Amino acid sequence: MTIEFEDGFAAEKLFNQGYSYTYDDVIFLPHYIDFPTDAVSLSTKLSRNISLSTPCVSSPMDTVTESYMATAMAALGGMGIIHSNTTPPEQADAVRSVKSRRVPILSNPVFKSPDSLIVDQFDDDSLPCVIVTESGTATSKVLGYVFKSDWMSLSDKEAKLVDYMHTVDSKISVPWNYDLAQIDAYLKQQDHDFVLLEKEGEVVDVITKQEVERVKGYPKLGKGTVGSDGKWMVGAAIGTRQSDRERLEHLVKAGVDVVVLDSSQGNSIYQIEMIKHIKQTYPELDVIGGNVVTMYQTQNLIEAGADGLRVGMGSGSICTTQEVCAVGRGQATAVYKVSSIAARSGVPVIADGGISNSGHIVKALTLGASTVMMGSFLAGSTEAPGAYQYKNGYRIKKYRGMGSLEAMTKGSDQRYLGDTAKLKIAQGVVGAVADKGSVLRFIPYTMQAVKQGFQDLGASSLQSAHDLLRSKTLRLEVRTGAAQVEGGVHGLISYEKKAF
Ligand SMILES: NC(=O)C1=CN([C@@H]2O[C@H](COP(=O)(O)OP(=O)(O)OC[C@H]3O[C@@H](n4cnc5c(N)ncnc54)[C@H](O)[C@@H]3O)[C@@H](O)[C@H]2O)C=CC1
Ligand SMILES: O=c1[nH]c(=O)c2[nH+]cn([C@@H]3O[C@H](COP(=O)(O)O)[C@@H](O)[C@H]3O)c2[nH]1
Ligand SMILES: [K+]
Repeated sequence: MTIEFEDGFAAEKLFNQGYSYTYDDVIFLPHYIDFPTDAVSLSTKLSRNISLSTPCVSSPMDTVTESYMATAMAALGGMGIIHSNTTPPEQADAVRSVKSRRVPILSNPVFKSPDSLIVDQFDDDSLPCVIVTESGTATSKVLGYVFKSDWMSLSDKEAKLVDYMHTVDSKISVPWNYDLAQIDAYLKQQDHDFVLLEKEGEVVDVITKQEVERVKGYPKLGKGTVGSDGKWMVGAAIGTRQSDRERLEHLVKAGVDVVVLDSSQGNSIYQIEMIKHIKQTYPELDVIGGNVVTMYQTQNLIEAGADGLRVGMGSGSICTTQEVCAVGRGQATAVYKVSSIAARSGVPVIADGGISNSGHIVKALTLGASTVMMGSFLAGSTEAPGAYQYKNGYRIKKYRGMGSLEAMTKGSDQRYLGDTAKLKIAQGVVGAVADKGSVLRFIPYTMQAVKQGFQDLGASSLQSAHDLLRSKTLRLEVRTGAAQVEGGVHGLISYEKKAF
């Protein structure tokens, strides 16, 4: 006997009532489980031609994604988008750096000639050692090395490197594309403390035993996001100015796999012309347009040729766009609306901004997105740019909006060069986030939590979640203020929140 009843709302009905809902406003009703958590696959598409095994993308912000973050995201099966708040050659170098290794470790070694002195260079916390080569560049013969500890214990800081460096008498390099297991085996076999990664006669990086041990302690990595060239895939952000066409040339030469047109309001004549230019000049290159939050914006960018779309206006943790400009949309509504149109053309959607827990990721992916893009969620990690600082007893990293006055002023005034006569208005803030450790550790745990959410919904893949959404099998409700309080921890005098 089948009983006819109606419980909860279909997304189509819920999101057509004139409210702008964000992730916390809505809740899914659980469905039926007939598979284990491990049967859930989160593999997905970033854009028409790029597949990922993990639906995570790091945001093109100068406190989130440079080469270190991008290598880690690729190693996790996601993707990093290198920010454009640098000169075009610097941004292209960051792309090359990602493509010149197959381990999520990056020590950015400094090269010196035998006659040089190191004055204070080791003050920078991130520099573990200096490599001494014949000419002092990465492309000449390696003669020796000096560790930070060697230099720190030196009484005469004016001594030449040649006088106290460790000389290299045997080969201490491996090919650039060795993976972690191969490097580990080599270090053990040779009993070395470190090894150089070498590519076409150039030292690309120094990998220490300590770093290999650190990464081995994290959840096991899969194959990662590797392109047909056998290299890690990486994206880069560009703008829509004339000068960005030149920037794009640098990036394409460096081997960039996808470009993201980085704008708060993507539905503009500038972006449409840029998409057309890219599709005409580099037909093989995927281009992601955005940001968009409405069906109309979506339709325009898809017609122009976008291979993927980035969704979110004002939803980011550092964003003030909705306050300053009075435009934007609640992120849950935006993701649902944009995805429902984009799906008709098979264009994948990136839910960008507003992610602060695994539940938000489940909501974004179930409401139609194919990936999530994160800023604040990643900015406190080991792999984010910048050094840790201490503030009020917390270990923190700086995190700032790309539309903050500080970010706009930093070098990247190019974006606004033509507008020097105009008054500059910030649409973002400068802040800080807490230390979260390595993304190599917390992203796998976060993805496990997302898989549990999918299991509760009865969805074993992103496609099946989207099918449940569109067939109206997936039911939702809006949470009242009290329901949101109830859904969180409440009624305790104190507690510690530890997810894994
Ligand atoms: N997702 C979000 O809610 C927001 C994100 N942001 C971030 O801040 C950064 C800056 O964003 P936007 O200010 O939107 O950058 P944008 O480069 O799109 O726009 C800056 C200004 O330049 C103008 N412009 C762009 N191309 C032009 C061309 N070819 N000719 C003449 N004028 C042109 C735009 O109309 C706008 O007035 C980006 O990284 C963006 O992701 C900023 C605000 C909101
Ligand atoms: O209004 C804004 N002013 C800004 O200065 C700004 N900078 C970044 N973004 C956007 O925020 C996203 C990251 O958001 P989360 O920290 O919430 O992940 C990013 O991915 C961007 O879409 C900005 N939005
Ligand atoms: K905001």
